Amino acid sequence: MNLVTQPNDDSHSDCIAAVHVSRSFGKRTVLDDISLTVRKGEIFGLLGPSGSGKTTLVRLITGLDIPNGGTITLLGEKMPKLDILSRIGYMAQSDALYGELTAQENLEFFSALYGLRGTKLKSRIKEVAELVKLSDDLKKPVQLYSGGMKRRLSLAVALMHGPEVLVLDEPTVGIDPVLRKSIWDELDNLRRAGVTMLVTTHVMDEAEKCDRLAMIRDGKVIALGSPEQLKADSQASSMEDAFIAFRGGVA
Ligand SMILES: Nc1ncnc2c1ncn2[C@@H]1O[C@H](COP(=O)(O)OP(=O)(O)OP(=O)(O)O)[C@@H](O)[C@H]1O
Repeated sequence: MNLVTQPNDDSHSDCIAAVHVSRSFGKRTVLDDISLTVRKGEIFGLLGPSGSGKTTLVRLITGLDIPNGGTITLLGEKMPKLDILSRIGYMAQSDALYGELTAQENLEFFSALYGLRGTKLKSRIKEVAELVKLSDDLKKPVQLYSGGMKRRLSLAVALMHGPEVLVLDEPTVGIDPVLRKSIWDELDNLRRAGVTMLVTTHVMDEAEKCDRLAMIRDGKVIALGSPEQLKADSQASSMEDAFIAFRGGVA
């Protein structure tokens, strides 16, 4: 199954780079001198408690907001840049779906924005619905979907145009452990297909599944590395202990 449009240019091993990024709202500094890179083909996690600044950073990376300081580069282009949107898939924290439309109609509606139509659209819906295991529920109105099904449909919407980079803001929030596992299995499949992913989470066992991650606290990166590195560096046996050791758990 061809899940992803092949990149035009293979030269960027860094898909996303944030360099000295800061963002304030009024007098409140929400992101304070954030620097990190996401490499091509990896799942990179942003791990931090509620309010630590994850969504704010994701919005800057996708070009929905502009930093007060520093720069964001995505696929070699300085953000914000409208052209790049066709190469990324963004799944926001709350599902932006039309409840009165069926899942299929939602997929058709959002895909039209990317110019997908006709037989290409039909085959793409089939592929993506299989991937998120919604093939049997495509004709149901979304208002009859469970929370987990809506999350999976939002993931399907983000995947329709075969993005090279996926930015997923808490893709499993409010989802039971069984569905959570199946979404992570899907993310694994996408990684195998060559998709680069940036995933926010505050769940420690999800952080373990990332290739590398940044621990964020109060708008600052307090640690960055692979789960194994971070545990070794903090002499912790779990991600939770590592997070606490890096002062992530201390106010
Ligand atoms: N447009 C805005 N105006 C003012 N404050 C904002 C704005 N956007 C975000 N904030 C504040 O920035 C802080 C970080 O919010 P953000 O949503 O980035 O956190 P988060 O780590 O994604 O949290 P969660 O896990 O709960 O989604 C919060 O205190 C929030 O109230």
